Amino acid sequence: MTQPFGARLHDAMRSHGPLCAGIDPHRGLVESWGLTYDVRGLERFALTCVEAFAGRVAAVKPQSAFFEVFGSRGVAVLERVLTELREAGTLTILDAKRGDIGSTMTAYAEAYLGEGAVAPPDALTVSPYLGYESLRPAIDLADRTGRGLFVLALTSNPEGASVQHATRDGEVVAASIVRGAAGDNAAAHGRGELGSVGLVIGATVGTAVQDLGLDLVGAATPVLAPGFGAQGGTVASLGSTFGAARGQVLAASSREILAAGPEPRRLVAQTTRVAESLRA
Ligand SMILES: O=C(O)c1cc(=O)[nH]c(=O)n1[C@@H]1O[C@H](COP(=O)(O)O)[C@@H](O)[C@H]1O
Repeated sequence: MTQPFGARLHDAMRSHGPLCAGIDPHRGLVESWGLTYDVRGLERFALTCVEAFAGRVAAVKPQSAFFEVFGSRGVAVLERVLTELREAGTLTILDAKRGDIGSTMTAYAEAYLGEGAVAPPDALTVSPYLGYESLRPAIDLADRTGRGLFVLALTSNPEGASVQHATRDGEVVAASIVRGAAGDNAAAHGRGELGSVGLVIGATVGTAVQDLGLDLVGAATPVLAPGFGAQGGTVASLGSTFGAARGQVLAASSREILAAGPEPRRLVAQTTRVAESLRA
């Protein structure tokens, strides 16, 4: 791999605008496309998305759960999605929110980020709520293979604050996650580049970034901001939520784009419209 993930994401955001299109084939959406909710419907849905998104957005984020529902055949569809997007030159972020202890985290890291991974994404979402350092095997392996991570910091669901806004030893939990990512991105920051350890901060968190004093610019973290579109995040709210760090933010949207299917032409038009709104 030629460049680290942070640099590749920076280039993709500059070329296509800061949009990450989600592939979330849940039952309601699949059926609204006139497809049956089975592996064949899943495959048709997911490959239509690949066709519409490849080459048009900075990154694509398939949500693993919606493929896992169908067992090994669903996972095979997910692997095909990741492989086809890689071949098309579009970055992938697998949303699997993995997080575990020691040897188990090492196995998750090898499964998704290792040299021998079957269909590796360019980056993986991970949960630091077993402790930021529990992610060390994934952080180190991603660094060696040029891949990236997005670590949950402030999630878009209302329940998240009960853990993420809590304070321990005088430090807010989310701030400790930002501090961890800043340490791992320090070398990239020194070169004036984005690091490869990103954060997930919902587009819907309002003033929490400022209220909790999170220094995202200093941490040189790419920020994945789900909740753009269907959950209420807007171009204006991205500006007020992220302030000086707005240029690091990759807005993620699933339902708002996917609702335009199944007609490929309409899906492409909606993808382009949302990407343009963010680029502007
Ligand atoms: O990690 C994520 O992507 C994520 C984190 C978060 O805080 N909130 C959140 O909604 N997500 C994911 O982002 C997607 C949101 O989809 P829409 O609300 O349809 O745009 C889903 O796949 C969620 O699992």
